[in-house]
Amino acid sequence: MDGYDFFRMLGAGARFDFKRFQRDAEVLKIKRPTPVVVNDTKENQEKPTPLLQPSRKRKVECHQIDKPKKNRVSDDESNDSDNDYGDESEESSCESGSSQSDMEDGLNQDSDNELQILGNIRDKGDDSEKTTTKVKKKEKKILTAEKLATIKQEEINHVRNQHRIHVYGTDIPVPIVTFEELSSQYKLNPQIIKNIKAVGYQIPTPIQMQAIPAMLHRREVMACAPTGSGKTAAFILPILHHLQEPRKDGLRALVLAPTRELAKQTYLEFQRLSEGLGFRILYINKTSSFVNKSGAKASRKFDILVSTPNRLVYLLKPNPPLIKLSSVQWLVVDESDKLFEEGKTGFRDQLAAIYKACDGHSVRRAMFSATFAYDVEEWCKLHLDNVLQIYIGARNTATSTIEQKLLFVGSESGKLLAIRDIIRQGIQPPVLVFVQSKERAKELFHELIYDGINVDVIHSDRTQLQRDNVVKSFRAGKIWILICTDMMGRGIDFKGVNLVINYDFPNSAISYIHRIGRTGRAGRPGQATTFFTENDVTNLRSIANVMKEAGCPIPEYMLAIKKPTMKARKKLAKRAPQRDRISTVPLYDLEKANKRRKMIQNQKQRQKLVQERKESPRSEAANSSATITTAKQEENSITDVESTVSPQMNINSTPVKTKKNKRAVRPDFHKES
Ligand SMILES: Nc1ncnc2c1ncn2[C@@H]1O[C@H](COP(=O)(O)OP(=O)(O)OP(=O)(O)O)[C@@H](O)[C@H]1O
Repeated sequence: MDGYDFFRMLGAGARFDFKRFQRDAEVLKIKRPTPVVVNDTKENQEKPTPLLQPSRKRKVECHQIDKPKKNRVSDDESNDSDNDYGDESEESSCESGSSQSDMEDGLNQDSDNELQILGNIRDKGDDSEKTTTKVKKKEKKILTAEKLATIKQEEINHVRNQHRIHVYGTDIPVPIVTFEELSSQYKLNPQIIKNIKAVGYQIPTPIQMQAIPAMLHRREVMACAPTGSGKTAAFILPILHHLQEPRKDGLRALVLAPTRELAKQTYLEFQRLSEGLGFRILYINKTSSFVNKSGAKASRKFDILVSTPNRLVYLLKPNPPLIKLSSVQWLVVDESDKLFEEGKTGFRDQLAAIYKACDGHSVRRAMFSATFAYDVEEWCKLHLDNVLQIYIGARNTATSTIEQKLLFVGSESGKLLAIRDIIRQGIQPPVLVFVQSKERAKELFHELIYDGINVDVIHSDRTQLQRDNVVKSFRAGKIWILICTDMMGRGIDFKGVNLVINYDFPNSAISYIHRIGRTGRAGRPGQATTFFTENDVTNLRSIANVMKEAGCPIPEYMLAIKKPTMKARKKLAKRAPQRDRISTVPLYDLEKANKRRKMIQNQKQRQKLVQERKESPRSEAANSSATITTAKQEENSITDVESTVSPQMNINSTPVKTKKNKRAVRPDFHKES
C-alpha cells in the first residue's frame, strides 16, 4: 500500500473542505470526485465498511491532512463555492476532469467497495426523503442550540452592561446574579450561603457577580471596583469555598493589606463569613507576641493569614523563617496599587519577598483595588496565569453616591473658619477629617478639642492600643469627628460615615478617590467637602475631573487649568506642600506674647530680689549665693522633666524656684514649641 492508498483509507468518508482549502486543492490538483453510481443491490448494501458509517446522504470528499491552514478563502469567496451539502452536478464535473490526481485514480480504481457503499447510500431512493428530513431536523437542532447559545450570551452581555462589568481575558466565567447560584452551580457550602444572608447581603454587588465565579474557577484575577463596592467579600467567598474545611496543612490562604486597621477589618470579615466552618484565621497584631505565643508552628495551626507586608516580611527574614508560606493556595493583594508602589510609602520590595515565599505549585493570585495603576496591570499581564481583568464602571472614578464639593477657603486660617462654620451649621456624625500629616492632625485636634465636640485623632504616632480604641469608639458612635491622615484613607469601612472633609487637599486624584470613598459605601449616600487654597492648584484640575466624571457640578475654569507637568505631580505625590500651622493664633502673635511673658517674668524676679535685699541687708551675700544655687538646681530638674520636649526650656526656666512655679512654666513652653 503506497502513501495515497493509506491516505485514501484514512480519508474515506471524510469530507475535503473545498470551501476552506480551495487553493490547496488547486496546488495539489485535487478535484471534486464524481460519485460513482453503483447499483443498489442487496449485496452491495451489506458490504461492511470500517471507516464509513454514514447516517445520512454524504458526499465523497478528500480529507486534506497536515496542511497549514493558511490562504483561507474569504467569506465572499466561500459564497461562490459549494456548501457542505452542495450540488452534485458540480461534483460530477470533478470526476470527468482530465487532470485527475493519482490519489483520485486510486480512489476510483481501488476503493470500489467503499464507493459502492457510498453509491448505495446515495441512491437509496426510498430512504433519501427520510434522510433529508433527518438532516433537516438535525440542522434545526443545531440551529436551535446556536440560537439558545446566542440568547444566553445576550443575557450575559445584558447583565454585564447593566452592572457596568468589563472583563478582559479568555474563557470568561458567566457572572452570577444571585447568591443562590453559588450553591446550584458551584456547590458552595450551605453554611457559607447562610453566613452571607446572616450578614445581610441579599444580592451580589457587580464586582462579586464577576469576581466570585472567576475565582471559583481558579482564575487569577486583577479586579478594580469602586470604593465600598464589596471587594472584600468578593475574594473571601471563593477562598472559603476552595479551602473547604479546616486542615492542619499549614497556611492555605494569605491576604495582604497596607495598614493594620485594614488587615484587622478583613480578618473580622473572614470571621463573619466563615462562621460555623471552624477555619482558624490568623491576624498578626504584634510580631513579638506572635513569635512568643505561636512561633514557627503557627504556619501549621492556621488556615488563613491576614497581614500587612511589613509584619510578614519580618517573620520571613530569619533563617529558617518564622512562618511558612509554601502551602499557600490563594494569595490576595488588597489595595494592590498601593502595595505595588515603590519607595517609602509603597511595599514593592516586601511584596517581592512574599511572592518568593509563596512557592507552592498550586498558588493562585488575585489583585484587588478601587483604583487602577498601569504598572500593576502590566505586571499582572506578564506574571499572572491567563489573567482575567475585571473592571466595574470607568477606571479611577469616585463612587456615584457621593455628593462632592470643592470649597475655596482663601488661606490656611480660612480652613479653620470653614470647618467651624460647617460644624456650627450642623453636622451629622460620624465625620472623617483628612489632613496631610500627623503633625497637622495633632494641631487640628488641639484646636477642635476645646470646641465642645467629641473629636479624636488617629495617626501613626499613636500606640496600637490607642489606634484600636479610637477605631472602636468611632465605630460605636462615641467619637463624632475623627481627624486622620491618609493612613485611614484606604479600605477602612466605617459604617455610615456621612461626611468626609478634606481639610488638606489630597496629593493625588487617587488619594482623593480613596479618602472620599470612606463615605457613600455599599450604595448609601454620602457627602465629601474638599477645602482648597491657591497653593492647591496643581492637583485641582485632576480632582475636578474626578468630580465631573461622577456627575458633580464643576466650574468650567477648573477644567481649563493648565495640566501640571508629570514632574510637578510626582513631586507633590511624594511630598506634601508646606503649610502654615493650624492655629487660630498667628505664629507672630504667639511669639510676641511669649516674649512679653518672659519679660514680665524676669522683671518680677528682679523686683523680688531687690525686695529681699532691702529686707535683710546683712544676709545679702549669703542669700544671693543661696538663690544662685537653688536656681541652678531647679534648672537642672526642669531640664530632666522636659528635656524630651525642647531644649529651649532651660533658657526660659532659669529663675524658677518652687514646684508650683515650675508647673507654671510649662504652658508657656508648650505655646512656644
Ligand atoms: N452583597 C452585598 N450586599 C450588601 N452589602 C455588602 C455586600 N457586599 C459587601 N457589602 C458591604 O459593603 C461595605 C463595603 O464593602 P468592602 O469593605 O468590601 O468594600 P471595598 O470595595 O473593599 O471598599 P474599599 O475599596 O474602600 O476597600 C461593607 O460594609 C460590606 O459589609
